[in-house]
Amino acid sequence: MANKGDKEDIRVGILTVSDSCYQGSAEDTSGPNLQKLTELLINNGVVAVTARVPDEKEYIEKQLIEWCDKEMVHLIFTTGGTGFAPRDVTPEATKSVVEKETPGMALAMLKSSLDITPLAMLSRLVCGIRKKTLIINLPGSKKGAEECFRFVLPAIPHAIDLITDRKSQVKSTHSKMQIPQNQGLSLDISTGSSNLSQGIIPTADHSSKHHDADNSSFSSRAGSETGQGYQQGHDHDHHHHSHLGSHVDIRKVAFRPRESPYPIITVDQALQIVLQHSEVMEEETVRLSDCLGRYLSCDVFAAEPLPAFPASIKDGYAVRASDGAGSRFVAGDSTAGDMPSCEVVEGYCIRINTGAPVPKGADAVVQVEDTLLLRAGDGGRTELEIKVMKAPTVGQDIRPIGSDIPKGEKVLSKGQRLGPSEIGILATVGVAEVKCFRQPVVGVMSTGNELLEPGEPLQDGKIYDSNRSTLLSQLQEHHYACLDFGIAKDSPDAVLELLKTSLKEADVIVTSGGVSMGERDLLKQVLETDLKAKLHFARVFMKPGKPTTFATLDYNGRKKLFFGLPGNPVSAIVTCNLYVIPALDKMAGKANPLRTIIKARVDATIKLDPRPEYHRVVLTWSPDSPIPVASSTGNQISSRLLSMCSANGLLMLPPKSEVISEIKMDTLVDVMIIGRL
Ligand SMILES: Nc1nc2c(c(=O)[nH]1)N[C@H]1C(S)=C(S)[C@@H](COP(=O)(O)OP(=O)(O)OC[C@H]3O[C@@H](n4cnc5c(N)ncnc54)[C@H](O)[C@@H]3O)O[C@H]1N2
Ligand code: MOO
Ligand SMILES: [Mg+2]
Repeated sequence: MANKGDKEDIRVGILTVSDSCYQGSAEDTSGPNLQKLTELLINNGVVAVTARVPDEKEYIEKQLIEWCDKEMVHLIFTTGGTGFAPRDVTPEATKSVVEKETPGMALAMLKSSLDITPLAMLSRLVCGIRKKTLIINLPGSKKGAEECFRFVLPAIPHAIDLITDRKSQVKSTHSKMQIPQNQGLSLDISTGSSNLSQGIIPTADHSSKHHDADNSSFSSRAGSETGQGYQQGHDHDHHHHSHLGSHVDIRKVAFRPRESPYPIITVDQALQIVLQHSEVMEEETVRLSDCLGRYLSCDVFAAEPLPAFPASIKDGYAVRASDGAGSRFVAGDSTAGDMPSCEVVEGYCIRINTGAPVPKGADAVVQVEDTLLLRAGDGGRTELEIKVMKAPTVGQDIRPIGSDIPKGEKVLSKGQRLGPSEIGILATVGVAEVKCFRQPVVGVMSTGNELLEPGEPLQDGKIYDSNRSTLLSQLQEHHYACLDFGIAKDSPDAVLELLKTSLKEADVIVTSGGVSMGERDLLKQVLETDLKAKLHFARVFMKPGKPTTFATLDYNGRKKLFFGLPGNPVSAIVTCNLYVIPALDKMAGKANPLRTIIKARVDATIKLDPRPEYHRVVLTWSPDSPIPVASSTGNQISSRLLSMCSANGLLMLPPKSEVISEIKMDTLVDVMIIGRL
C-alpha cells in the first residue's frame, strides 16, 4: 500500500508445538495458516521466524526466549500443546517465560470460542508479555487456531504499540477512541478489522500529496506494461519500485473502511467542480463535411455580399418601372448562372428567372402571371412582345446586392454550435474549412468480473455488459468521438493496465462500476495510488449515482479527466447525463454547457426518496396545454434499465424531509431534458 512505509513492521514469530509435526509424521497445517493470516490481516505484519518444536517444556521455553530476547520479535503465536493431554505443556512453558500475564486476551479467546463449541473449555490458553514481546497461545487445530487468532486480532496493533512504547501511535489511538464508533476507531470483532491507522484506502489528503509529487514513475511505466499477475507477498516500499503492475492490495478485505472516507457533496457542487476542471480544448481546422456538432473557435465573416448581384425574386420580366403598364418588346433572357449581356432600354424587357441577375437598365421584375403574351415568333420558340398589366414599382421583386448578407457581416460567432443551418451558412459565404475547438476523445470501459459481451453464452453468475453500449451510444448521440476499451476484470492490475492504455489515446475516460464500498471496488485506489490522480469527489448526494467519482490527472503534460460512474446501469447513464455530457460540451467549446431544464406537470403522486432523486419520465405535450406532462417510467431501482427506456426527462425531485414526503399529482416540477422531445 502507498503508505505502508509510514508505519513500522510488526515482526511475528510462529511456533508450532507438536510431537508429530516435529517428527514429520503429521503435516503442520496450522502454522502455515497462521503465517498467511498474519500477512493478510495484521497490517504491517511480517512473519520473521517460524519453527516446530516437540511437546517439551524446555524446547518451547528455549525457542520463546530466543525469539523474545535475540530475534526481537514483537509477537509470537504458538499453536498446539494447550489441551488436557499429558504432553500438553505449552501454557506451562509460556507461563515460565513471561514476565506479565495478559489474561484479557486469553479470556477473549475463551469467551468467543465457547460460543462456537463447549469443548473450548478444555483449552488452557495463556497469553503474556516477555520484555517487548507479546506471546499468545493458540489451539493446535487449524480451525481453532484461526478462530482464536481472529478473536484477538482487533487488539493486536494497539497492544504492540503499548508494549514497544510507540508513544505517538498510542496517543493517536487513545484520542480516536473518544470519537463515536462509526467516525473514529471501530474495532469489529467479526472481521478483526480496525479502520484506524491502517491507511488501507488513501484519503483525500493522500491524494493531494500524490498529485503534487513527481509522477515520473508513471511516465516511465507507461511504455512498459507487462500486465503481470496479481501482486504477491508483503508490500514493503522496496517492492513498490520494482513492481510494474498496480500497488493496490485488495486482499486485506477486513481492512477496507467501513465508512466511506470521502465527503458527500451536492449535485450542484459536483457539477461546479467538474466544469471547473473541464478546460476548452485547443483549436483545429475542420472541413465543412466534418464539422457537424462542432463548436466554432472564432467568428466567421462574409467576404462577399449575398447576393453579389441584384437578383430576381420571380420568374417573369426585368423591366424599367418608368415604362409603366403596357406593352414591351422582349429583347432576350437572363437565366440563373449567367450574367445577361444586354441592357434593358426604354420600351424593352428581358425574360428572367428566379435567382438570375437583373440586367443593367432594369429596375423592377414583373412576374409572368401579371403579363400577357402579345406576339410569339419562330413557331412559339421565342416571345417577341408582352403586355405588363399593372404599372411596376422601382425595386419590385429584386433582391439588391447584400440584402441577405452584407459584405463583411459576422455570420457566425465563436462558441456557436455547427448544426445543419450553420454549416449551410459557412457554405453560403464560401467557406470550405473552419476553425473549431478540438473535440475531446472519450474512452469508455466497463469493470467487473461478472461481465460478458452480449452474444456470448450466458454463464452462471454472469451478466451482460450493458453500460458500455449505453454510454458509447449516448456519447455518439452527442457527436463525441468514442473509443471502446472493453471490460477490465476486477483486479488492480487489470484495471490499471486498461486505464494506462486508455490514457494514451483519450482525453476523458469514463468507466462504470467499482466505485462503491465493496472490496472489489478498487478504481479509486488504483487512480490515487498508481496513477497519482487527484480525486475531486467520490460521493454525491443524489439518487441514483451516489458513488460517482471524478478525478483528474496529468499524463505527459496533458490534463486527463476521469469519470468513475457507478456500475448500476441506470446510475451510469443518469450520471453521464449530469456530469459527463456538460464536461464534454464545455471542453468542446460550447458557450453554455448546462443542461436544459423546463417545468412539467406530474401525472401521478410521487413518493420522495431521502436523497434528491433524478426520476426518469416521459414528457408529452397535448394540444390543449403548453406545459408538458411528465409520466414516470415505473420502478426506479438503479439496476432496472427499463426505467430509462423512452425517458426523455429527469424529474429533479427534492429529498424527503419532515416538511415534504411526496410530490402531489399535477404539481409543476423541474425536469432536465435528456432525450428527444
Ligand atoms: N455498502 C455499500 N454498498 C453500496 C453502496 C454504498 O453506499 N454502500 N452504494 C450502492 C450504490 S448507490 C451503487 S450505485 C452501487 C455502485 O456500485 P459500483 O459502482 O461499485 O459498481 P459494481 O459494484 O461494480 O456494480 C454494481 C452493480 O452494477 C452491475 N454492473 C456493473 N457494471 C455493469 C455493466 N457494465 N453492465 C451492466 N451491469 C453492470 C453489477 O453487476 C452490480 O449489480 O453500489 C451500491 N452498493
Ligand atoms: O446511487 Mo445508486 O446509483 O442508488 O444505485
Ligand atoms: Mg461495487
